[in-house]
Amino acid sequence: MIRAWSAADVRAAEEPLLAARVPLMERASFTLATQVVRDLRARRTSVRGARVALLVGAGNNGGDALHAGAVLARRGAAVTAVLTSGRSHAGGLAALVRAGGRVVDLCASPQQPASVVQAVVQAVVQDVAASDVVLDGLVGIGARGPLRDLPADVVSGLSALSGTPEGDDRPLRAQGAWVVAVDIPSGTGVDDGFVGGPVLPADRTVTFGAAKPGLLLPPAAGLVGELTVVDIGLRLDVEPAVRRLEAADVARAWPVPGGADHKYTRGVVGVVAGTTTYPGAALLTTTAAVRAGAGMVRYRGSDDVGRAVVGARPEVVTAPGRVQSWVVGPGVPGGPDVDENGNDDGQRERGRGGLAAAAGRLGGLAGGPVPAVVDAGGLDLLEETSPPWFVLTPHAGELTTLLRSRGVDVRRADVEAEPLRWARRAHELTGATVLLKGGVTVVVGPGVAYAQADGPGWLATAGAGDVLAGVLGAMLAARSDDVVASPALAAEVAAAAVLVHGRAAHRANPGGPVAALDVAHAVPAEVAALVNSA
Ligand SMILES: NC(=O)C1=CN([C@@H]2O[C@H](COP(=O)(O)OP(=O)(O)OC[C@H]3O[C@@H](n4cnc5c(N)ncnc54)[C@H](O)[C@@H]3O)[C@@H](O)[C@H]2O)[C@@H](O)CC1
Ligand SMILES: Nc1ncnc2c1ncn2[C@@H]1O[C@H](COP(=O)(O)OP(=O)(O)O)[C@@H](O)[C@H]1O
Ligand SMILES: [K+]
Repeated sequence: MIRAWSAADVRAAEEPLLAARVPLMERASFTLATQVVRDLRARRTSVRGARVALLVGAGNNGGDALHAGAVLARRGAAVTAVLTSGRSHAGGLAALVRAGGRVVDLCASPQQPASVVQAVVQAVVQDVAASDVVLDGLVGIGARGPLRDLPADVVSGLSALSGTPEGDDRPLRAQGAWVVAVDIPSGTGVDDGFVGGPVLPADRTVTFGAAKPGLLLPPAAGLVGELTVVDIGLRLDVEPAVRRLEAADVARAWPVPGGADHKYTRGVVGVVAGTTTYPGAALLTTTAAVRAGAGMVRYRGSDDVGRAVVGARPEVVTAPGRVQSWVVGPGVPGGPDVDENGNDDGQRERGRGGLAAAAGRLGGLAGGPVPAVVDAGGLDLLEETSPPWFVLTPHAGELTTLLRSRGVDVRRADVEAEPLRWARRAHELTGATVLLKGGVTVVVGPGVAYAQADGPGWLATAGAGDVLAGVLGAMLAARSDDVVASPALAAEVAAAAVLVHGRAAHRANPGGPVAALDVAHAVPAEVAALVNSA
């Protein structure tokens, strides 16, 4: 698991070590330099003679870059530091100069007219782009807001370099330069991943002490490249702000059936999905639940669609009976669609019944509350509050509608700019666990947040969400009682489902397009690979 702590928590953990004069910056910068050496070698560039550019800001982040530059210069690299502030880290600067590094100070003549400064910036930008490696040490966890002043000018200049192919979001890659962000890509929100101005996208981010939330959260997460967390000896005793499950976490927790298991101990998934207008969602959701290892899948939607489901997947039953998790809503239209068709095959009523049973509001009938996945049209059926064992699975548009229906003035662009903030708001307003789908999927439950980046961009295809709902339904059914008993567990199970779903998409067709049903069919092999690696 990758755990991320806020800037304040990281600073608090640094304090006792700094008070004890532990050389944190030396540790951090030496490991940073070592990583750069490894990257250069992997790119078949020898360290001796390699051109290294350091983008240096006002704080200790620039100090890290300067000290790392000194290590590289001592090993024969041609290092140039570009100073963007009048007060660069003195110790780092002295070390770099001693090691034979070159310094270009953009603030050397503060009285120069802006046009001259801009011309100098342009020339420097060309030089930087011609480097083998660029270290972004403009700002770290001391950053406030989007980049401004010379740091912003330099990064904007690099982003606007001529020769960058249209639509390429990694301007320096086209020039052959490898960008390593020091601690964070400068300009990204350390705690929230917000991106409100220019950022130099990194090929690698070397972060110190612990990951920071912004490195895992969209939209900043897309600018991080490969993430390397360097242990500098910090002790973080508080709960992390954001977590990301890795394959080993899911492999360990997967409920592998034993000799004493039967279909009811493995879990029965009740599905209300699809209508005669959108029958595909029912097939995708039930297939995914079967493929993810449900003990049984009970289709409880309309009779017409049920016949099609059983025709395609004979494992599915349509009779009423015991259910250990509900999946309600895939392919069930929301409010306006129902009026237009005048008919939803009775799915909304059935969905309401399923949710009431899942919430334990049907008295003894349902045999106690069970977890539920509430997707698409099911989101319209929610009551004012829901238990945390309900996992809502909106995409950004559906989350916006959900929030607006509860009086929150928010637009889809706001949700996309700060997904964690708005997913958390929805969790607070509804009480449910909220899984906000996207390239990075964010899950928020009571006191916990996950950010999963497991699937390829190819997964953004119609029906992929229905497959996720089925996989998650099966996983919740397998741990039904535990999920109801421990409020934060639904979020962990949901994050695990996102991981399996995303990895199944990679497996379905590595590097190429995937169809939603292919993802469902790839789930068994993915689960086998995970549990066999545990
Ligand atoms: N405390 C320590 O000893 C350690 C700190 N480390 C490094 O130190 C960094 C934190 O250092 P600092 O606290 O000095 O903070 P920064 O290095 O993030 O620099 C903050 C300074 O940058 C400027 N600045 C802030 N926001 C800006 C913006 N939006 N645009 C342009 N300039 C801006 C301001 O002058 C501010 O004082 C970490 O990210 C890490 O890289 C590491 O060396 C590990 C040990
Ligand atoms: N850019 C992306 N990269 C990876 N996965 C994505 C991306 N965009 C969306 N996804 C995933 O694809 C799925 C789309 O689901 P959804 O929007 O509900 O579509 P549908 O309703 O058609 O099934 C979700 O699991 C989401 O996380
Ligand atoms: K940085």
